[in-house]
Amino acid sequence: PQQCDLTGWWKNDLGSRMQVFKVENDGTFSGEYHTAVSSAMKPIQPSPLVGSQHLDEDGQCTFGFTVNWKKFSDSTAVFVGQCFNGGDGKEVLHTSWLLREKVDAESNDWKATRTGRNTFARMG
Ligand SMILES: O=C(CCCC[C@@H]1SC[C@@H]2NC(=O)N[C@@H]21)Nc1ccc([N+](=O)[O-])cc1
Repeated sequence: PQQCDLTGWWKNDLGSRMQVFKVENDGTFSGEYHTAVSSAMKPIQPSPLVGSQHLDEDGQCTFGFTVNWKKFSDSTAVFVGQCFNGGDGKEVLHTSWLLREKVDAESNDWKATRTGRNTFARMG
């Protein structure tokens, strides 16, 4: 089975785009995340991501990455997922995420984390 290499451009079901730069030999990678959506007031700048993927010999790799959103009230998203070879030979990433937004009081900590799922397909 084909080794899943995350390098390149991906687009998810929300229209967000992710560029993964080179994946190192130890599976670590970095890139940029261009979110199409935000509950913040201002438009979001592309933000850095860092992560790592398993490179076991049988492909179908699991991975995780963290996005730190820049240039406005700070928040962090972590994604975990797995790469699959869709039946049509196209690679797809199925992910779950946690989004932590900064809250101003500890008493609001309970409402600071959202969760969801995203599916990514290769662009182009
Ligand atoms: O909105 C943000 C940062 C952008 C989060 C985008 C999320 S990540 C999981 C999901 N998958 C995507 O492709 N995009 C969404 N931060 C934020 C939001 C609200 C406030 N706030 O103060 O209300 C502060 C920061």
